[in-house]
Amino acid sequence: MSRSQSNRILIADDNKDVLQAIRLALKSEGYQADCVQSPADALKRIQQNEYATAIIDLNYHLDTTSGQEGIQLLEDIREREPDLPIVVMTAWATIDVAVECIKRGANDFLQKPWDDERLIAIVRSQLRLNDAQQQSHRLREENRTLRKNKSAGFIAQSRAMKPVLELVESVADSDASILITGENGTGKGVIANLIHQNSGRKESPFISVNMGGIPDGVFESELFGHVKGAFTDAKENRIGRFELAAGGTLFLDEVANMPLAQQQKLLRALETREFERVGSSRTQTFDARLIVATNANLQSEVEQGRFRMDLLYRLNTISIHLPPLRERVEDIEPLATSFLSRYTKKYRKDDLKISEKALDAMKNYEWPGNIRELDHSIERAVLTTRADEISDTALGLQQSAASPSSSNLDDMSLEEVEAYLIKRTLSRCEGKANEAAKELGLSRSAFYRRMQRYGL
Ligand SMILES: Nc1ncnc2c1ncn2[C@@H]1O[C@H](COP(=O)(O)OP(=O)(O)OP(=O)(O)O)[C@@H](O)[C@H]1O
Repeated sequence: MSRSQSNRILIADDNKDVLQAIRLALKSEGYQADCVQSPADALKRIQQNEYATAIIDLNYHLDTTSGQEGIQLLEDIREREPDLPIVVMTAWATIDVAVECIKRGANDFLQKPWDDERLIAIVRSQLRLNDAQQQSHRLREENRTLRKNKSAGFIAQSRAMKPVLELVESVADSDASILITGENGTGKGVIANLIHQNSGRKESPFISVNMGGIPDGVFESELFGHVKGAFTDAKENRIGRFELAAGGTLFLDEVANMPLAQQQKLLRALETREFERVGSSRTQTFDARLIVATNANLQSEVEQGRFRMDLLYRLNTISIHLPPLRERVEDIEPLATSFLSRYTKKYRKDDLKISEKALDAMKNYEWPGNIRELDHSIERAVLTTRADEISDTALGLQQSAASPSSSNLDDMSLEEVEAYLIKRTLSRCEGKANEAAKELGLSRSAFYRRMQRYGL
């Protein structure tokens, strides 16, 4: 549960009567109060629960009035929970103490004896402020996370896509986990999004994570979040993808590329539907629809000991396979037209057309990088064409479709040769990036970086 949804308030004071009185005042307003009598207990509770606000006294022993214990507690709470609203109270309120507390991170100040109305007003305004803060924090994270939706409309007119669309329609509104398979660039991300948009969760976030590129060291923090101070670089609290996806859909792309140790951690969270931010002992419930995608054959990955069978069973309640673009030839022209219209607008080349010859070349091409490759090839052609028609050569397909002849190779730049080799290897490995990387002697992440660079 996020803080903004919590109505739980922590009160710390050594005096039982004070605790009881505040508890009752808050209860009458619908808040649940947890009372503690010492700073140590306050910190313990904060580790265990999600509070909306903490109201803390400054002095915890009858013979002290310096406020030092309270100020220390204030700092200790701030250290652990940078965003938690903290209201400080004391009977010895002076302007100096109040200023000191605010400087050290208190959000407001309440003087004893207090007036219930003022107490409630302070709590309400802190909650409102905190809600707004959390909301903007969440939005920032979401914006960072959501992939840029470049799609100029979803296109699937071919016969090969018909069963896919029917399946999407029939399963979208269930909560079942879905496994989407298909070569790179066939639109697995687009289909995952389409399922989300057609589900009851569409008003909540669609959060996408590329599981192929997460280094081991940050895996848990990326997925489950972390609390400030959990490790050296954890300068702030971080909301993980599991938490961001609350109420919505979590899309895990390239699941076959996760190392076994990461698979184990993911499986645990999916089985229990519970997780904790790194450095926190507070357990949160995972409430998202799960969609995963891969270009590998997970069954054979399991047989070769590279993918956990129990994880596969957890993920593949329903499987959807996306055919490669070369088996969806009827989709090539509408896709090309839609990309053309996007890029002619973007680069202000309104009258540009695609020549018949270029269309034929596209229909006869293998498209190892599928729709993504088509997209990039049209963008490149729009940018480089000076005439009013895109020619077949402007698409840059020849050197990647067939083997370049040696004279051809002489004319190519190092980058072009690299792109060619990557495409050819991908095509030979039926789009399986893992295998292609191995064949070329590249690490998984180095291979992905190059695929990205060449728009594959
Ligand atoms: N049916 C479609 N209509 C229009 N555009 C599409 C369609 N399918 C895919 N695209 C476009 O093709 C590109 C690749 O799609 P997407 O990223 O979903 O593929 P993918 O299979 O998830 O790729 P990868 O395996 O590399 O993650 C995107 O720019 C997407 O907008």
